Amino acid sequence: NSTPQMVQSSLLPEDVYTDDCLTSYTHVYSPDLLKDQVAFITGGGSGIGLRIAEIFMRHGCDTVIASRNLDKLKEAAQKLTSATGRRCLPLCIDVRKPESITAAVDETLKDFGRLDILINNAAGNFLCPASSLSFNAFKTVLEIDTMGTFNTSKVVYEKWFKDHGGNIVNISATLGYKGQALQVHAGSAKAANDAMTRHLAVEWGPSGVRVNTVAPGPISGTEGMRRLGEY
Ligand SMILES: CC/C=C\C/C=C\C/C=C\C/C=C\C/C=C\C/C=C\C=C\C(=O)SCCNC(=O)CCNC(=O)[C@H](O)C(C)(C)COP(=O)(O)OP(=O)(O)OC[C@H]1O[C@@H](n2cnc3c(N)ncnc32)[C@H](O)[C@@H]1OP(=O)(O)O
Ligand SMILES: NC(=O)C1=CN([C@@H]2O[C@H](COP(=O)(O)OP(=O)(O)OC[C@H]3O[C@@H](n4cnc5c(N)ncnc54)[C@H](OP(=O)(O)O)[C@@H]3O)[C@@H](O)[C@H]2O)C=CC1
Repeated sequence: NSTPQMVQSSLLPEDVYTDDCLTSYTHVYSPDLLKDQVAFITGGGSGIGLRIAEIFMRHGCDTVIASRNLDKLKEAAQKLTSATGRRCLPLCIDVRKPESITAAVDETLKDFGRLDILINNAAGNFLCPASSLSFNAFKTVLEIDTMGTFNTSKVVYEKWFKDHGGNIVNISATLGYKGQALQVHAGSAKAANDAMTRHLAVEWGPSGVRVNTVAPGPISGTEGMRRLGEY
């Protein structure tokens, strides 16, 4: 009958369930691996995106964390900068609104003068059987996960990567590999993203753009854990 919190205190690493920065960090790669590079991380104010920002910054990278809730982003940016000594710029975007992404990428380039890495991490998800899922609910998740990934990739490519090269990493999921109950919306969206990754890698490779995908293990973020607890 352990609650997630009880499990955490006894067994799990300190970064599970919290959006606090690590109290200590052992570099696996050179601490200068990403020195003075700039990463744009959608959904970087919480969960997996925040942890990616932290690890990048611990390796010398400056970051932009971008999502809808600016207060949350500002708080996260402060924590990240005080833990790592690197710059973190919080910017408000909705990945469903290309004009908000354009404004944020313009702001990034004005502030940092370059952009090296895009992490497409923002996503929306909930557990729901297909028969109860409204048409709008399915569409909403596709719009955030799939169209949001395309929108952000396209803006960053047109504004910077086309002429300078860069790296795009799409955060996926294993949901669609075999089928998973209650997840037709997210599994479909991530499967489309996996195909998008391959198409863009072929089209943009000649411009020096690498496009890859990573699928975290199940329930590795804080919001996913909270929702699993609620279900
Ligand atoms: C969140 C984690 C979910 C699942 C993982 C947890 C447990 C899994 C357990 C078993 C599965 C086993 C393995 C899974 C393996 C891995 C998990 C894989 C992926 C995990 C992915 C994530 O964690 S993604 C990040 C999750 N975080 C968020 O979603 C934060 C952002 N979320 C949101 O903003 C909202 O939740 C949103 C996605 C709904 C978007 O919000 P908004 O644009 O404001 O949209 P709304 O207007 O509120 O809603 C739009 C329509 O959607 C309907 N809706 C909303 N919530 C639900 C719900 N809970 N159930 C059913 N339908 C819902 C809403 O009613 C609207 O439709 P209408 O027809 O009414 O208009
Ligand atoms: N947690 C897990 O177990 C797994 C997660 N993943 C993937 O990892 C990634 C991160 O998930 P996780 O850390 O758990 O989730 P979180 O809920 O912590 O992070 C999702 C982030 O996306 C942002 N976001 C949501 N909608 C939008 C939008 N329309 N525009 C811009 N930003 C948005 C949210 O910020 P805000 O509310 O401020 O907009 C939030 O910071 C996702 O791609 C998810 O699918 C994959 C497999 C397993």
